[in-house]
Amino acid sequence: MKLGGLARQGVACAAGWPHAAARRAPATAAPCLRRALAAARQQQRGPAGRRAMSVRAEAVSGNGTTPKEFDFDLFCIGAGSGGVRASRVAAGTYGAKVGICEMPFNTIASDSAGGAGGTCVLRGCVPKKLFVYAAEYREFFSDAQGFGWQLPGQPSLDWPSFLAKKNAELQRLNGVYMNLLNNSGVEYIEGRGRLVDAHTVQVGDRTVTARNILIATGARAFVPPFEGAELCMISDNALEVAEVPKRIVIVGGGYIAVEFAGIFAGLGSEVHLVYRQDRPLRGFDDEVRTFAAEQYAQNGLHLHPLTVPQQLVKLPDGRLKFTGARRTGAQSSDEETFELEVDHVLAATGRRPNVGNLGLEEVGVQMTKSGAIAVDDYSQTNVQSIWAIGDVTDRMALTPGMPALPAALALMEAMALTRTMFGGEPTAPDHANIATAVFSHPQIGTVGMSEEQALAAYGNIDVYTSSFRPMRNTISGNPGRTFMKLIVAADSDVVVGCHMVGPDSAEIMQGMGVAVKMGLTKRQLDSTVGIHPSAAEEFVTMRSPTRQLRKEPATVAA
Ligand SMILES: Cc1cc2nc3c(=O)[nH]c(=O)nc-3n(C[C@H](O)[C@H](O)[C@H](O)COP(=O)(O)OP(=O)(O)OC[C@H]3O[C@@H](n4cnc5c(N)ncnc54)[C@H](O)[C@@H]3O)c2cc1C
Ligand SMILES: NC(=O)c1ccc[n+]([C@@H]2O[C@H](COP(=O)([O-])OP(=O)(O)OC[C@H]3O[C@@H](n4cnc5c(N)ncnc54)[C@H](O)[C@@H]3O)[C@@H](O)[C@H]2O)c1
Repeated sequence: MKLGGLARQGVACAAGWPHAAARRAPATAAPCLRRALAAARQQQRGPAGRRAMSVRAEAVSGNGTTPKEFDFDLFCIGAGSGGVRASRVAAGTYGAKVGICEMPFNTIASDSAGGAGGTCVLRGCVPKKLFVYAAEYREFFSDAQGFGWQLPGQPSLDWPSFLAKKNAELQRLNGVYMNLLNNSGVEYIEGRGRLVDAHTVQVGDRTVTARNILIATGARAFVPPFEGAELCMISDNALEVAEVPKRIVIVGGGYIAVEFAGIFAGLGSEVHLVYRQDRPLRGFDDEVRTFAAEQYAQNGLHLHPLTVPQQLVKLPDGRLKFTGARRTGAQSSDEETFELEVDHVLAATGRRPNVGNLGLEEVGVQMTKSGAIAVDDYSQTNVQSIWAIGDVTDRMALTPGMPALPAALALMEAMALTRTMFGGEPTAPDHANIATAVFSHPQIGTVGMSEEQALAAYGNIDVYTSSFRPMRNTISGNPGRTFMKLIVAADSDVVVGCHMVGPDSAEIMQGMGVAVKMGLTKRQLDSTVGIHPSAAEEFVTMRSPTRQLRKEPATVAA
C-alpha cells in the first residue's frame, strides 16, 4: 500500500524531474518505485528509448517459460574487474539480489584457480605496475649521480624481499575485493561456475538459479604452437619468477611484451625482444612505434623484428636454447635463423577468451569467429538471460587498430550493463576515444586516432610533433628523449589524436583523454596556458604544423 503510493508518487515526480535526479533516486528505492522511475525515464526519452527498454526488460523479467522465482536477480561467473564491478553496483546501487562465483586464490591462473580481483589485480595491471616501479630505480640511481648524489656502493636488489612484499599486497587486495562484494550484499560462492541452462549455474555441488546470468570469465595467455613451446613461461609466471633472469627472450610485440621487456631490462637482464612486424605495437601510430622502438634500443633492448620463434630446447644446465627465424625477403624461403641461450623465454603472444567448460554450447550461446562470446551493443548474448562483458567478449578486437585499456573497458562495460539491466536505461558502452597507456620504458600514452587512421577518416589533417630532451635528462646525462604528437582534423579544428612517448605519459594522457573525449579543438589548446616548466606544457605550445596532409593535392610537406 505504502510502496504503491510511493511508486505512484515516483511516477508523478519523475516525469517532471531532471534526468540526473531521477537517475540518483533509485539507489535506495524499493523495486516497484525503481520500475516506476525507469518507466518515467523512458517516457522522457521518447519512442526509440521505450522500444530499446522493452527489449531489455524481457530478459530482466524472464520470458514466461522459465520459473518466476529465482535465487538471484543476477548471478555472475568470474570475479575479475568486470564481474566484481557489475555485481557490486547491481547489488549496492540498484538493490538487486546478486551472487558471484570465483575459483580459489592463486597468483597463477588455471582451470581451478583464480581469486577475487581477477587478472588485473592478481596477475595483470597491479603486479605489473609494481614490477615497473621496481625496475625504474635502476635509472633513478644512475640519474641521481648526474645531480651530484654520491652512492656509497653499487645498489643491489633483494629480489625475494620484493616478491614477498608484492605477494602480500596482492593478498591484501584480494581481501579488499572480497570486502567490496560482501559490503554490497553480494553472495560469494567459491568454485568454478558452469551453465546448466539459461537460468541455472552449477558451482561445485551447489546449483543456483538466476533471472540473469553474467559471464565475466576473462582471458588466458595464448602460446602459439612451435617446437618446444611448452617450455615458454607466460606473464603469470614472469610475475613470480624466483630469480631475475640473466638473459631472456620475450616473444611478441604487444603491450605485455614491451612492458616486460622494459621491466626485465630495468631489473638487469639482457633482454631480446622477438616480434613478427617491422616495429612493435601494431595498431599504434606509426611514428610513435618508430620513436618507441628507437628508445627501447637505446635503453639496451636487443630488438629482433620480422622474427618468429622456431624451436626451444632445454639444455643440460636447465637453460634454454631459443631458435628464431628472421624474414629477409618476400618469399617464404627468405629467412635466416639465429640461436640464443637464455634462462627463460616469455611468450607474450596475446590472450584468448576463457570459454572452456562453461556449458556455452549446450545452452546455445553464440560465439564469434575468434572464439569469444558474441554480444550485442548492450552486452547481451543471443540467449536473452545471458550477458557477457570484459575480455571474454574480446570486443575491442572488433575495432581494427584500436589500442585500448581492457581493465577500464571491463569496468565501463559493467557500469553500462547494470544501468541497462536494473537502471531502466539501455546503455551501450562507449568505446570511442579511450585513453590508453603502455607501461614500457619509456611509457606511451595515447588517445584517439593514429595519423594513419585520421588520414583515412578525415582526409585533411594537420599534424603537430615535438621531440625534446626532458629537463630531468639534461644534467643527469640520461640520453632519453620525449615525443609528443597532435593530430587535428583540419576542416573542424577538432583534435582527433594525441600521443606521447616519454616519462609520465600515462599520467599526462589521462587529462588529455578527458579533453579529447569532450571534443577538444586545437584553438582551445592554443588558448590554454601551459604549466611551466613541465613536459605536458608542450601540448599547449605546439603552434606550427609539422605537416598538413590534404586529400587534394595528396600530401603537402611543411
Ligand atoms: C600481464 C598483464 C598486464 C595487464 N596490464 C594492464 C594494464 O596496465 N591496464 C589495463 O587496463 N589492463 C591491463 N591488463 C588487462 C586486464 O587485466 C584485463 O583486461 C582485465 O582484467 C579484464 O577483466 P575481466 O573482468 O574481463 O577478466 P578477469 O579480470 O580476467 O576476470 C575473470 C575472472 O573469472 C574467473 N573465472 C574464469 N572462469 C571461471 C569459471 N568458470 N567460474 C568462476 N570463475 C571463473 C577467473 O579466475 C578470473 O578471476 C593486463 C593483463 C595482463 C595479463
Ligand atoms: N597497459 C595496458 O593497458 C595493458 C598491458 C598489458 C596487457 N594489456 C592487454 O592484455 C591483452 C593481451 O596483451 P598481449 O601483449 O599478450 O597481446 P597483444 O595482442 O597486444 O600482442 C600480442 C603480440 O603477439 C604477437 N603474436 C601473436 N601470435 C603470434 C605468433 N604465432 N607468433 C609470433 N608472434 C605472435 C602479435 O603479433 C603481437 O605482437 C591486450 O589486449 C592488452 O590490451 C593491456
